[in-house]
Amino acid sequence: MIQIQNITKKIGNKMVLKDIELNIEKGSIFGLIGENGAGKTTLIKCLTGIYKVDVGSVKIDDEEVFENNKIKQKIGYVADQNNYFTYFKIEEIIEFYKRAYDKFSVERFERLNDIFKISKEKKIKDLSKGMKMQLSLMLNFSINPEVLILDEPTSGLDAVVKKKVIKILIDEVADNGTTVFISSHHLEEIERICDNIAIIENGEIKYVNSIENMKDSIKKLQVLFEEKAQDEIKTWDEVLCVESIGRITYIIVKDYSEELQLRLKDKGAKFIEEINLSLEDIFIYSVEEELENEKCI
Ligand SMILES: Nc1ncnc2c1ncn2[C@@H]1O[C@H](COP(=O)(O)OP(=O)(O)OP(=O)(O)O)[C@@H](O)[C@H]1O
Repeated sequence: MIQIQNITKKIGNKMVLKDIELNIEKGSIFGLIGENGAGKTTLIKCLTGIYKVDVGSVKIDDEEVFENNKIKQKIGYVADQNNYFTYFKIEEIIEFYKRAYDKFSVERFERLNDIFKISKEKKIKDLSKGMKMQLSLMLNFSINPEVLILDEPTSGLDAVVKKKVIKILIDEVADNGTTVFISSHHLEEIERICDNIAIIENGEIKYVNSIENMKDSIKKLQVLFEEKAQDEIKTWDEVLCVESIGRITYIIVKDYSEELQLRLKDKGAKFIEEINLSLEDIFIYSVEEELENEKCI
């Protein structure tokens, strides 16, 4: 459905995106995570056709997105900052959307506004940050998008509204088969709703996987060795980090297998317990590994 093929984007002198390749299946929810300044918003702006890429291509349904109004009709885009015409009333913005998007449904907007309850008489300048985000979500759900691209959609929302937004999003995918691309720093949320995730670091995709496979392959092991853990372990390819606290050694591994378990036993492991990691743990370990670029023991 969405094909991002080897894209590169430079802003000023900075190479912000480097050779990014991602494929997103129709009807799936894809999460993009990364540190501040990693390149998430820039990638999203290439995906929505706001930025022209320098190299590579961004396609939806096999058609280039940039300067393609037919494709842009299918895309809902909720930006991290919503700068609508400040002096317009919400009802005027709705009129604008009706003209701009063929499939905009006022009924859908009304149904959503039964949940969020924002007066259409209000001017944009009188809305709070969270209310502007709610408005942007309602408008973009109402265009009946085939692809919904969300940049930090729950930032600035209170816990109750956040829960409502997540429910609407999940229903949207289930009922209409919408494809969702979402960037967020709320990793618990991403872990709960996404089918697949990518980690972007310094403009490069460092890791792509399904949430299920990622959680199956990256594990924390709690190991009791007969004697002290051997330094050699940290040189193994699968080992991301080794940390000893008292007699217990904690080892973060990727591609955990029975063969690795046997190798650890060979090195004197008497007891090995697998601990599942959350996406947040995995993200922190992956960033720390990159920063330290060495494995501690
Ligand atoms: N218009 C711009 N002019 C100059 N540099 C820019 C511009 N937009 C982005 N950058 C730079 O590109 C890099 C990536 O920025 P981007 O906004 O894509 O990051 P991000 O991952 O969305 O960050 P955050 O999580 O903080 O929102 C940063 O180093 C940023 O300074």
